[in-house]
Amino acid sequence: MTMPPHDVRTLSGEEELRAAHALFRSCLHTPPATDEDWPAAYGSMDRATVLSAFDDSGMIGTLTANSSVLALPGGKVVPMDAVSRVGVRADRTRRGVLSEVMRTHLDGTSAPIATLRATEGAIYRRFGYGVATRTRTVQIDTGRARLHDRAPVAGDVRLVRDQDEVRRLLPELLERWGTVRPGGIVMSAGFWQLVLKREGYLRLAVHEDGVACFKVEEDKGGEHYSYSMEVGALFAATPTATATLLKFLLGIDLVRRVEFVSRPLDEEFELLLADPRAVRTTEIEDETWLRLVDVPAALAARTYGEAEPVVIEVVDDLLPANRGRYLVGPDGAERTDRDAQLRLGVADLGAAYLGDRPLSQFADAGLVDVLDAAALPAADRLFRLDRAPWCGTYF
Ligand SMILES: CC(=O)SCCNC(=O)CCNC(=O)[C@H](O)C(C)(C)COP(=O)(O)OP(=O)(O)OC[C@H]1O[C@@H](n2cnc3c(N)ncnc32)[C@H](O)[C@@H]1OP(=O)(O)O
Repeated sequence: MTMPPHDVRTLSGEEELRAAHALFRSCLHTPPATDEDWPAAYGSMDRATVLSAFDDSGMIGTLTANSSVLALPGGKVVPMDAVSRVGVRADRTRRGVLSEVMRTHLDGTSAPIATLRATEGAIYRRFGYGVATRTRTVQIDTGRARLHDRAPVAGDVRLVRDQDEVRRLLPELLERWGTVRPGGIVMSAGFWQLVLKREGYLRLAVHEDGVACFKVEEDKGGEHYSYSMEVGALFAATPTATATLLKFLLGIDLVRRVEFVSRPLDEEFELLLADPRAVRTTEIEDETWLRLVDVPAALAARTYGEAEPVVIEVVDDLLPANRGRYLVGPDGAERTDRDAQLRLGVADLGAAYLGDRPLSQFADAGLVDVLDAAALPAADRLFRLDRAPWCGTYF
């Protein structure tokens, strides 16, 4: 890899971190953090490495890599960089600054996988990121929403409203249940304190196998005492926890509408209600963009379904060490000299890695070279999951 023409380096010290934070915010057309807000923003960097690019005029681009973990198919949890706060000063865009910062990050990280949330869909594919999980946002009209009689409701739900207790419990509970599905991650306690400061009065509904975090606001211009609820997080380790938390949230008085933000695509809400049309999907979005930084390590870390092994050739323009052929089968994945049966780019392998879509869909879209037709259905069975992968944490 060639050396960048700009000085790109890891920042140290609070002053530099504050400058990078302000630069990123200006890229999102937001003023710098005030003195009152800064401590929480600084605290959210408790597991972060911040890279910035400089030229004669000072700091011109920045990227934050939060040291996190990612849950994989099969249950293993591996180190992962949650990349955020990416921005290039508006008078220095489209000159390769982001490309340099990205390369520096990918060259320097020890995490086998990086993920991010994209502001725009056209930016990150060139750096080897593909869409690996998707979400839907749903609204439920509480007037119509009643769980049917056989819904698996059991166990108590405890409402936590004391804000000190919320601050103490939230990171701990999300660490426990945030990785229930492949695609789940764990963010630091400092990150959650920033979220809590930003979001205001949040409450928790805690079941023995799950948690929901929600806020309620009065409807503007509506009838008196009419409220809407936003459920920003709901993690449940069992179907019973999902049903019980759902019943609790839908039953809170004076709330006319509940919005569940960024849910898994295959969640069973419609099946739990007597009237499935009480659930309205308002948005389906890409969620996790995933980059396999160390392809051999990442392929070896997840498990696979039952099928004939297949040989996949990986194309990676940015990280040549990843290039080559891999034998992927029920027993795992490793490099091989055998002839390739399927060939694809690292961004599409990243997109298929957690099982969000079968490889045959990528082939249908012209994104996989199928050199041996029998390998495609086998690859679908190998990469397939019973449940949609999902993260549920916006960082
Ligand atoms: C994970 C997150 O934090 S997401 C937040 C991302 N940040 C933002 O959206 C803030 C506003 N935007 C920005 O700060 C900048 O425009 C960035 C960071 C998106 C891009 O930075 P730049 O330094 O301009 O990118 P760079 O010059 O390296 O571009 C590399 C390539 O990507 C393309 N590209 C960059 N940004 C975009 C975009 N928004 N849309 C389409 N193409 C883009 C460039 O045209 C270039 O293409 P080429 O290699 O074919 O010439």
